[in-house]
Amino acid sequence: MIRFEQVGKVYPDGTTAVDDLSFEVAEGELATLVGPSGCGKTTTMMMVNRLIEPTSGRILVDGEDIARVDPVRLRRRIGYVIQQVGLFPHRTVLDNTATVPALVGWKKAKARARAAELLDLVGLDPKTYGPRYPAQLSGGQRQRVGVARALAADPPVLLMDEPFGAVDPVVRERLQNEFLSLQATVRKTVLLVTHDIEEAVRMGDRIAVYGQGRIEQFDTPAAVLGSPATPYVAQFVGADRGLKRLSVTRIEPDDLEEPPVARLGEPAAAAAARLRAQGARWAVVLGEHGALHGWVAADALARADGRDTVGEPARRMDAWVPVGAPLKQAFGEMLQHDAGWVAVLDGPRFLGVLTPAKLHEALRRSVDADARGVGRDEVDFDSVADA
Ligand SMILES: Nc1ncnc2c1ncn2[C@@H]1O[C@H](COP(=O)(O)OP(=O)(O)OP(=O)(O)O)[C@@H](O)[C@H]1O
Repeated sequence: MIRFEQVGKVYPDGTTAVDDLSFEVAEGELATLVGPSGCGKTTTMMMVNRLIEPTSGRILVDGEDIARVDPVRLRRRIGYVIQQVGLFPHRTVLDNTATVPALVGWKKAKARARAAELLDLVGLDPKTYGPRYPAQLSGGQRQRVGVARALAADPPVLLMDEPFGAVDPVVRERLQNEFLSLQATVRKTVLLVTHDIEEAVRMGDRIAVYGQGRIEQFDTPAAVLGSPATPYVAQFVGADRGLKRLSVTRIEPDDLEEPPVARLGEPAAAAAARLRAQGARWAVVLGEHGALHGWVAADALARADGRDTVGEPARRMDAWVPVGAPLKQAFGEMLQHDAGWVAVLDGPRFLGVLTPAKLHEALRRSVDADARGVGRDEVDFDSVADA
């Protein structure tokens, strides 16, 4: 856990970088610090590993006042990922990753084994990439090595300063997603600095929105988007925060419609009769083990030859998302496949479908669930419906 108690930093030239900061990041929580250039995010972060010393207040890590901890020892408990990555150019990727374990006195073989494990975890095959030098990697791969290196000694705390800043938007989104699934397993206490509100919203369990040298709001992404605490925050998160909410609202089983289902191998006539009885115009078609195959229209089933199975008139459908995915992903799938619905799966199991109407409802649910209650008129639903 990281706790700031009335922390201030005035640089020797008189610049007040941060003033009276008090907030707490819980164990296993990922907090993003977001704000415009020069607002004090990096200063905040670098005070945690004592690369910068505060001029007032104190910072506790796991209940311990870090001013009393030897900075070198402190830094070994805190992973640090920066935009330029800072890999040693003349060391292999494997040795770069093993740096901290080696520093804290692990035997070479153990440090390397751990490094290989970490490279694997961040999606780099240690056999292929371990022996390479940093210059022989892409920007995104270097960034992953940076994350692997920071995690290698299994520090409870991770500081990340614009960790995905140096790569193009597509790679960036992939790295963000990879990091999130990694974080779901390793559950570090993370402070992540970014100037990008989209990134802050996507990554953070909570977001600290910085004004000049102070935090204007520290809350969940849904609350920051739904009820900005100050006009400054409202302006910073942008007028399209209704749309941004799509990224933070997750699909729940209750959001789904359960359309009629037909099995790939069942006789078309039987399925046609069932749909007719239900007054349904189409059905989702499931293949082996309940896996999504596609859909079939009721009239296509009715026209099918007596010997046909559902498979003959069925059409393929690839628009699906896992349950728990953000609404934005479902919306993206609908647009990409030009579909009126997306299937929602739990592992391979078909749960139901999300339609635009249900998507809209889910968005309202998220607004209603907002602890502090948000006026509906504050969220621009029309821009969602029109988009
Ligand atoms: N060594 C220093 N001496 C004097 N002022 C400094 C020093 N380092 C930073 N500052 C100032 O402190 C303020 C906060 O800087 P900081 O780097 O923490 O901001 P930031 O939010 O991380 O900005 P950016 O997003 O541009 O990196 C800025 O006004 C900056 O100019």
